[in-house]
Amino acid sequence: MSVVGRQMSRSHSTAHHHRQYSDNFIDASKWLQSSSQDFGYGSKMNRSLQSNPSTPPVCSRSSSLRNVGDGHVSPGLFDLHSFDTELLPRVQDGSGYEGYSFDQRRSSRGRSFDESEPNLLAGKVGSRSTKRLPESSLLKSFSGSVDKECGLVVTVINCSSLKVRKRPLNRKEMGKKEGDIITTEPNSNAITVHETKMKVDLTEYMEKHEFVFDSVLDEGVSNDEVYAETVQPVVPLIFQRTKATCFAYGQTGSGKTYTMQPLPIKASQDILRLMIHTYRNQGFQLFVSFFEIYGGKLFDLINDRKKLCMREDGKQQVCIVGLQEYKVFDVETIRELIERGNATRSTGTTGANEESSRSHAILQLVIKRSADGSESKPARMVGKLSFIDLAGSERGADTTDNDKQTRMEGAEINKSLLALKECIRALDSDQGHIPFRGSKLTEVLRDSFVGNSRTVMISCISPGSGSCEHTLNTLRYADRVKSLSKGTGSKRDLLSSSTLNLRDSTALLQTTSDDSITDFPSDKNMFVWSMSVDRDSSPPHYNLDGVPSGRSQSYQVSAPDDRWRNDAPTKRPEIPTPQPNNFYPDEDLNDLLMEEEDLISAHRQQVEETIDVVKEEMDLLVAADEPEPGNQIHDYVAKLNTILSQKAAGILQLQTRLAQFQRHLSEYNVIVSSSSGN
Ligand SMILES: Nc1ncnc2c1ncn2[C@@H]1O[C@H](COP(=O)(O)OP(=O)(O)OP(=O)(O)O)[C@@H](O)[C@H]1O
Repeated sequence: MSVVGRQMSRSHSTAHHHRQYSDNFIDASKWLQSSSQDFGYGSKMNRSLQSNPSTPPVCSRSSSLRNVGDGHVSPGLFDLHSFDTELLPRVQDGSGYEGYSFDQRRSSRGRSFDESEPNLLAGKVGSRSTKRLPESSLLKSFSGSVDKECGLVVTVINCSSLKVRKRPLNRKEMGKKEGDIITTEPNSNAITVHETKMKVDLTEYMEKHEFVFDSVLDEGVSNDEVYAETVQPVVPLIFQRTKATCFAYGQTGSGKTYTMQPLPIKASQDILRLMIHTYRNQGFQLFVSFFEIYGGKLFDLINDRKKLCMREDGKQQVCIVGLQEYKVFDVETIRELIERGNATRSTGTTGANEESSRSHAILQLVIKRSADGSESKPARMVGKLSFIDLAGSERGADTTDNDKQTRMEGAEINKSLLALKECIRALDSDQGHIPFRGSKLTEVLRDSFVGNSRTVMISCISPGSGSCEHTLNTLRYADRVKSLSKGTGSKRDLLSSSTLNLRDSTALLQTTSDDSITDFPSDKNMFVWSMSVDRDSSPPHYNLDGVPSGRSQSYQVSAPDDRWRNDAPTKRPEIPTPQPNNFYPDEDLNDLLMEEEDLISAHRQQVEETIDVVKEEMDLLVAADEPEPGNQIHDYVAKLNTILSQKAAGILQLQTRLAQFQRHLSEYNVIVSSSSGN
């Protein structure tokens, strides 16, 4: 698609532009939208048709109001969304939550600290403890490792949490009669993708791919609930010297921006609330900054797109020279700043999203405090919460009709998304080398990933059958990250886990409020806390059914109503015996290799079957002595040839992936043997 449909204009925006884009597995998003009482801003800006990617095009935006996420009218970026909001009519439940097929079971999720704080501070498990609330997002993977990249020893204590959010079918998908191919189970963290495939005899069958994540948020889950499941649990930690990062990834148009936009406002409400109540008179200050990375360059989104430079100081701390940080005291000001930033963000049009983010936008909420808690001395950073609205991505194959600039942007975006994935994978698997230098995005985020850090990844997926391949790619990537992280991924009942998580958060909050904040280093608290969530002793990447997460099963489509039924016997591989540290790097990698090898042999087998069928069919046609057997044979053979070449391409792709895995495995072995030599 050419870069058309860029629009906008907005009275008070001075400099703007827009861009859009595409990737292989992941994708990205944009910003702000409403929260329960609030705020819906956001806007992806269009870009003008400038060709220099380093000079983002100017855009403007519409100022009309739009009813956003939670049913509140808000100005801003989301006007643009109205062009591609083609979803089913919204059902308002009257509670202020948004949702499509809103599920009453969940109606108590998504409360803010307003409701929860008294309970938390009183040390009680409130009513929400019985719901799927604050999934403590902090799945263990508590690792101490060394970043050797710069010859510096850096402690890495990164906990990551993997969530999946499925959006409802949109009108476009319904217009194309695409079915919803994703099924979720109530109160479960499992998700299943039903892929339609074709046999060599051209009959259809379903392949079922099951994945298990920390939590699965289906189309009935509101933005409030998403906040409660993802960011809310980490908010108290930033008063404890933690740097937390939340980002969404997924196919373009899968809902990353929709998911990410409300989060910073909700988080700042809770931060301010904690500052006013729990940490009253302790000298904490809140600062906001908002910048974007576009074409490998940094621009200040709330300071007229001023170009910024990234530098590392002597301690390898990242500083963004020239970035304006605004000291804020109330949510209104934060909202205005974010809205201003969104208005100048780069967006454009991709094949899959008319208003796709073309830049990575990074909004940071920084808590500072001076050594003695007074305002007279310079304040130093205590903790930071970063929200990354990643640029949208499409696969190269989907971008053939994009213009040159869009494709160049796409390449840059893909590079940085890949680098981000690699860093998270390296952090979660305790690798000594974290490849931060892989892209500007990861360089900038370096200090959010080392030290006391938390990462919340939200995988956004589209439910339509037309997005099946993208959806599988997104989930497979998340599954890879998960399987390499320690001890995540067992299927479980979320009701009980939420209770536990809430208790963990409560304990932490109590500790923080009781402690004198003068003594920041809270490694002890962190450790106690992390140990308390380290409750899952089941092996990584196997659910309770013993089915490795992300593996597929095939079954025949018997009738439309039976579509999702799986009659095939469940493959039950042996569950490895849990090790004390609950981490199986070699087994994980070997498992991946085995998975890849299985796929390749499955494809080989299909090709062989196809050849047999071709031969049989030809024999039959000749034997039947049809009037014009030659033509029929010709057509049929052509059809089968097409299938053959598709299979051959599939094998080639899988072989390339296998080679990549083998390379990673040998690199990993080198690292392991060199560190065991030390
Ligand atoms: N959970 C949801 N409920 C309702 N509407 C949604 C949901 N998720 C996404 N949408 C709508 O789908 C459209 C695309 O979503 P969005 O712009 O967030 O995608 P994206 O992943 O950020 O795309 P890109 O990567 O191209 O920037 C928007 O109109 C948005 O309002």
